[in-house]
Amino acid sequence: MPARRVRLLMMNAALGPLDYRVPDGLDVNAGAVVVAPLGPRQVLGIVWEEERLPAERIDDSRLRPLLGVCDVPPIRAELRRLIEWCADYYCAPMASVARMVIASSAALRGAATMTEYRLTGGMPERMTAKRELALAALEGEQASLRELAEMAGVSEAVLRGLVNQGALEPVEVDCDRPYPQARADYAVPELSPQQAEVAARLVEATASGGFSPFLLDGVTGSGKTETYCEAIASALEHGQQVLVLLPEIALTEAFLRRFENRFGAAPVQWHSSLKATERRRAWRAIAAGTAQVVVGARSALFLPYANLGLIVVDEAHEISFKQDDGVRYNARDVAVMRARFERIPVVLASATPALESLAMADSGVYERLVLPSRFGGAQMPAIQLIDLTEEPPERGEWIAPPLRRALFDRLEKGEQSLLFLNRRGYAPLTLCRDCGHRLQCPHCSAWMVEHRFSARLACHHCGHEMPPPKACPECGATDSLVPCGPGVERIADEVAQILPDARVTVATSDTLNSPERAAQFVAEAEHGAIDVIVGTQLVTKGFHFPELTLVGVIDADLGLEGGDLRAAERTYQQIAQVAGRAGRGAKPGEVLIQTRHPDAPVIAALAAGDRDAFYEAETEARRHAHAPPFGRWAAIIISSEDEAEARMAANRIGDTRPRLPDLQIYGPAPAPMALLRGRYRFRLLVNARRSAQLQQTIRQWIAAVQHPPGVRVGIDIDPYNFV
Ligand SMILES: Nc1ncnc2c1ncn2[C@@H]1O[C@H](COP(=O)(O)OP(=O)(O)OP(=O)(O)O)[C@@H](O)[C@H]1O
Ligand SMILES: [Zn+2]
Repeated sequence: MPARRVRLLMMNAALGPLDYRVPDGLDVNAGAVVVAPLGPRQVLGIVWEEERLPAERIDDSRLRPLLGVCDVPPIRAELRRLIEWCADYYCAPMASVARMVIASSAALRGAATMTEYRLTGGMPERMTAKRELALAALEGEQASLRELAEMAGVSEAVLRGLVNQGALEPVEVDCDRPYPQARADYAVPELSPQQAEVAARLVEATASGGFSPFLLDGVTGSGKTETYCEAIASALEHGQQVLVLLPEIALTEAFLRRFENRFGAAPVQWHSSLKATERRRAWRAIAAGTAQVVVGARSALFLPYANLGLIVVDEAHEISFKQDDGVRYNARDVAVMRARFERIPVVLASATPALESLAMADSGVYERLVLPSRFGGAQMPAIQLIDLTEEPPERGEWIAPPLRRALFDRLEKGEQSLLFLNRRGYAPLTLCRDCGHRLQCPHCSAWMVEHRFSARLACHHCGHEMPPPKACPECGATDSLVPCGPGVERIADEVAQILPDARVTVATSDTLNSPERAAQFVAEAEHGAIDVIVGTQLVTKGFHFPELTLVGVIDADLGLEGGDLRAAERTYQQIAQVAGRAGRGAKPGEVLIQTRHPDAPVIAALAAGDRDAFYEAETEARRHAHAPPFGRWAAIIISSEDEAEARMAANRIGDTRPRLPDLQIYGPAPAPMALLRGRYRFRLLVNARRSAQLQQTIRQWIAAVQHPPGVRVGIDIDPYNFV
C-alpha cells in the first residue's frame, strides 16, 4: 500500500513546499496546522492541496513522518484561497501571508491555564516604600507577576515578597475563558429615516449572505457607525462573526465604548499592542467561532474566522490600511477579496472615499449607499480660508490673527477648539545660525525632529534619537542652533501664550501611544476637560467631541508639497475629515483654513464644500496620467548597506526591463529617501495599462536577475508611499 502523504506550505519563506508521510492513526486534512521535522528542527506547516502547490515529487521511501497536528481548527479553504491570492497579487511569499494567519504561536499549543495574581486585601508584616507603591497601584488588577510589576513600576522581586507575605495571591485562569456575549437587542437606537433605509439594505444583504460590496458614503457625523451596527446586529442574530477594521488604535478605544453601549459587551480586540496571552485568547476564540465581533487593525483581516458573516472597513480611505513592509498589502482591497472568497457582504465606510472606491461604485461593482446629512439636524460646519499672504501671523508665529480671534472667542464661550498640523514634535528642522549646518539623521536622508516634551531629537523614519547638542556639531558654535518651522508642540506653546488659561493638549502618536492613554484623551475631550486640542492626522477622523466647535488648519499647503502622486486627494481627505470634527453636537461649527494658495483647486473645492468638483477634476488628472483607477502602478525598491552595490543592482534590474507596449518603466533613480535605516535605496516605478499582466511580468523580470546577498529587492503593488 502506498504511504499516505501530504504536501505542506511551510511557515518559513526560505523553504519551498515539502512532502511528508502521515503516520498511522494521525488524522490530517487540508488546512490542518502540523508540526514536521526538518533536519534536527521542528517546523510548522499547513496541509495544502497538492495540485495547487507544485513541488518536485519525492519517493515514498524518502518521506519523513509528520510529528503531530496542532490542536486548532484547520485553516478553511476560503482562507487558503485568500492566502494564495494575496501572495500572487502582492508578489509575496505564501509563507509570509500564512504567518499573518497563524499570528499567535502560543495559540497552537492547545488548551492551557496560567497563573495570575491579585491583591488579597491583607497587609504585609513589614511595609516598605516599594510595597506600599505596589499595593496602591494594583488595586483591582489581575495579571501575571511580570505585567503587574510593569503596572506598578516595581521589580518582580518586590511582588514575590508580597506573595510570600500573603498580600498577593495566585489565581489559576483558563487561557481560553470565553468573552462576554454581545446582544443584538441590547440598546437599539432609533434611526433617522435615511439611516433606516441604508441599514435595511445592509441587514438584508447580511441576512441573505453572498458576496456584496458596499460603499457607505456618508458625510461626517451622519451616523455611519450607528447604521452599520444594524448589520452587525443581524449577523449576531444569525450566530455569525463580524470583523470591523479601523485605521488606528486610538480610534479603537472610542469604538469599543460605543460598541459596548450598543451591544452590552465589548468586542474582541486585535492589534499590535496586545499582550501575548490576549493574542492567544483572541486567536483561539476567533478560530473557534466564539469571538462574535472582532475590531482591529489591518492584521485582523487574516485571522482564521470560523464563521465570518460581515466585514466593515471604517474610514476606508485611510492610508494606514496600506502596509509598507513585509507583505505590502492594502487591507481595504484584501477585505473585499476576503468577502468574496467567504461569500459575504463587505462595507467600506467613509465620508471621503478613495477615488478608486468611488470609481468602483460608479461602475456598479460596489453598491453605493448614501447618508447625505448629519444626524439629529446638526449642520455641516462653515468653512473659511485665511490667506496667509494677506493676513500673516507675527514673525516666528504660526497662528494668523483671524484664527487667534476665533480661539479667544471659543475659550470665552467655554467651547472646544482643534488645531490641526500634520507634524509631530516641536520643530521639523534644527539649523546652525552661524554655519547653516542642519542636524541630520546618521542613518536616513532625513532631518532630526526636535521633541521638546521629551527633550530629544528624533528621526521619524528609523527612530534614532539623541539629546539636543549644546554646540553645533559642524562649527562648534554654542547657542547657535535654532528650531525652524513648527510642529504641534510649538503650536501648543503658541496657544499657551495667546490663551494662558486654556487647557491645551497635544494629541499625536507620541502622546496617545497606548490604548489607555488614548482612552483617557477621548474621555477628557468628550467631557470638556480640554479647551484646545493640537493634533496630527491622528485626531482628524472618527472622533465625536460634542463641544468642539472650531477647527483651525495651521498649514493646508503642507501636504501638497513634494511629488506624491496622491497629494491632492490626501489633502482633500485630511482637511475634509478634520473639518468634519466641528459642530457635531447642538452648536454649529466653524473651520478656518490657513493657506498661501487659496486658488489651488483642492483648497478652493474645500472652501466651496464642493466635493464633486474636486473628485471630477482629480479623476480627469488621473485619467490623463494613466494613474489608478485608470492604470496601475508598482514600485520596485532596491536597497543595500553599500551604495555602489545598491546602484549596481538597480542598474542590472533597469537594464533587463521588459519592453512591452502597455507598460512604462521609469528609473532606476535614487529614492527621495535615498538613505533609510542605514540602507541606500533606488527605485523604479512601473506604470501599467489595465490590460497589462503587471504582477506576472514583474515577478519574472525580477526573478531573472541575480544579486549579492546584501541586496534587497522589494515589490510594492499599488504603492501609496513614494519615498
Ligand atoms: N440614530 C441615532 N440615534 C442616536 N444617536 C445617533 C444616531 N445616529 C448617529 N448618532 C450619533 O451621532 C454622532 C455621529 O455619528 P457617527 O459617529 O456614527 O457618524 P459618522 O458618520 O461615523 O461620522 P464620521 O465619518 O465623522 O466618523 C454620534 O455621537 C452618534 O452616536
Ligand atoms: Zn533615521
